[in-house]
Amino acid sequence: MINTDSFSQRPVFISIVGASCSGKTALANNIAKRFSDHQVSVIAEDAYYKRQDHLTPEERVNINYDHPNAFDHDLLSQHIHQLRTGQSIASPTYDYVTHNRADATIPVSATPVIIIEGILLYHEQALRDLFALKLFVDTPLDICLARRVERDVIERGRTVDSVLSQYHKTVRPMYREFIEPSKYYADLIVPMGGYNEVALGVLDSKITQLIDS
Ligand SMILES: Nc1ncnc2c1ncn2[C@@H]1O[C@H](COP(=O)(O)OP(=O)(O)O)[C@@H](O)[C@H]1O
Ligand SMILES: Nc1ccn([C@@H]2O[C@H](COP(=O)(O)O)[C@@H](O)[C@H]2O)c(=O)n1
Repeated sequence: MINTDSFSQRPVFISIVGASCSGKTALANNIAKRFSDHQVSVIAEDAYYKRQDHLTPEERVNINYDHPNAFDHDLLSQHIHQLRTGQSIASPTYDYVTHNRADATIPVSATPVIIIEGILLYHEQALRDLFALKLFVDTPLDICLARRVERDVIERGRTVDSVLSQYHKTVRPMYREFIEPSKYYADLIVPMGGYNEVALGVLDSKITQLIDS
């Protein structure tokens, strides 16, 4: 448990990277649940996909969303710097159905711990260097794909054919080219993701130690 009464330091930034559907969001939320309300905030890198207002819906479907160029990492870095200095941010939100940034924003305040989860957070050194603890969720790709088919059809308005076609065209190749090699930069590798109780216990202690240091 974090003692927020004595909290006057900068937030501790923790990153979680891994394949799509490896369990990054589940891990972030399960870490947050082990602390009290208002102690941990979770930000999704997906919220920082670039705006695509200038493209038609058909053109947006064909973007490579697993390439580093798809993200507005400058805005994400700017927001991290604002949070470091105690300022709140208005985090963007993303609409996977229209393949574009949504109009709504979510206020995020400078809580003691801020977790940022996403597929390509370790691509640029400048961004990597902002994290005090870098995690990588290592889940077999066949499990990730099975989860992704289910999730994208139910939650993201896709057909099974479109999920599989995108998987072969960009998701898997970009994982091999950019995401898997970035495991090298992680401080800790979490096998199987968000429901790994042993890993959650270890992370709980490490995060508490980071806050107290
Ligand atoms: N350990 C797990 N066992 C079973 N299903 C899981 C597990 N971890 C995540 N999921 C499910 O897989 C899907 C993707 O998980 P999520 O944490 O959102 O992945 P990511 O953020 O890496 O894309 C969700 O439907 C989630 O409920
Ligand atoms: N319009 C979009 C934007 C992104 N994606 C896919 O999302 C994946 C990353 O999010 P996770 O929650 O799964 O980590 C990424 O693999 C993109 O392909 C999309 O399908 N459509």
